[in-house]
Amino acid sequence: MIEAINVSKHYTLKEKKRWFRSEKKTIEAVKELNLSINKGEIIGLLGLNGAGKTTTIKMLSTLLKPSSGTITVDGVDIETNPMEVKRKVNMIAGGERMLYWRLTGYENLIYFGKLYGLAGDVLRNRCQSLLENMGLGEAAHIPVERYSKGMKQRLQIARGLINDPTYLFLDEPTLGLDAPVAKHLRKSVKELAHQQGKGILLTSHYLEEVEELCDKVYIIDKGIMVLEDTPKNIIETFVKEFRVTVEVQNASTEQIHSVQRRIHEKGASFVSTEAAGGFVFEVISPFDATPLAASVCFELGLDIQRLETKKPKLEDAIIQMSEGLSA
Ligand SMILES: Nc1ncnc2c1ncn2[C@@H]1O[C@H](COP(=O)(O)OP(=O)(O)OP(=O)(O)O)[C@@H](O)[C@H]1O
Repeated sequence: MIEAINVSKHYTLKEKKRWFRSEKKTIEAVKELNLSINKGEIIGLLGLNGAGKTTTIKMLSTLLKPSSGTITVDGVDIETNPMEVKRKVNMIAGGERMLYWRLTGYENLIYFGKLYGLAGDVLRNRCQSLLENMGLGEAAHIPVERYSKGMKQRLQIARGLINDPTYLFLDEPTLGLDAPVAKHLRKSVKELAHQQGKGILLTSHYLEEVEELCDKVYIIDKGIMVLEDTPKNIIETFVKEFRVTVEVQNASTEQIHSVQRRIHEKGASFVSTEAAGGFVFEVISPFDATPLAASVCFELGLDIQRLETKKPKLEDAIIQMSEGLSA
């Protein structure tokens, strides 16, 4: 397990003032953060721009020293034994950073593997099998500058796996990728956690991705942890509005009035819109009104053409939550 206890990070900047004078300014990027990542688990780290996500990932992956607090990886303190920790962690960033474009995919992996002390047949075999697993077997000896975005991102994953880390940090892994490539990448992330037992920490601005992948989500705001829960619980806590759309055919005005009255009686709102050849209405309620809408139509003998429930999403919950934070 990776465990961060009361971890803070501040940056000190020199700000230029008039007449060649400068003043020191301290930015508290992360304040007394507590979090844990278990093996086999995918954790999401969310927050607005500047919330402190990258700083957190850099500290957890030994790239940055915390100003205070402790971080342990499987019980090993990252400050007292950074080399042992480095062997167990790796980071994959979205976009096209962290690769050498003039080198081939294979040469890139050989280079990064050597940084982890790998050599000889072990290194060569690992590079080859990672390239094949990522579907880059045939492109192994082509310079990276000729790779597509998706291929570069797959090579980034191979690079992040070169030391066979127990824990992986993914910073915006699907940034700028086409939908099918991003989908393939999400599948790989799930396999890494759920089949290979790696602990994964993920940051992403795509909340659908976070909802699909993450077992648990941490939300930070201005460096402070404000929430830790499963996506499902976050949605249930913050989304208090369900919407069901129903389309019926051959409904009389009287029948529609009856539907409206019954829906109001149950504490839900009713919004109607005329549609060509039918009648469409929306039920808005603090509970899932799908069974209510269906049973009311059924009792009144209405012919349902369409019944759609808008499932509340993590995105809706985060919007509700951030409105509360800024209020
Ligand atoms: N090297 C640095 N020197 C000074 N301040 C920094 C440095 N890196 C980050 N900061 C500041 O620390 C705060 C947190 O930044 P950080 O990059 O960790 O946030 P983030 O949540 O990753 O943001 P984004 O989503 O925009 O990448 C911001 O106010 C940022 O300006």
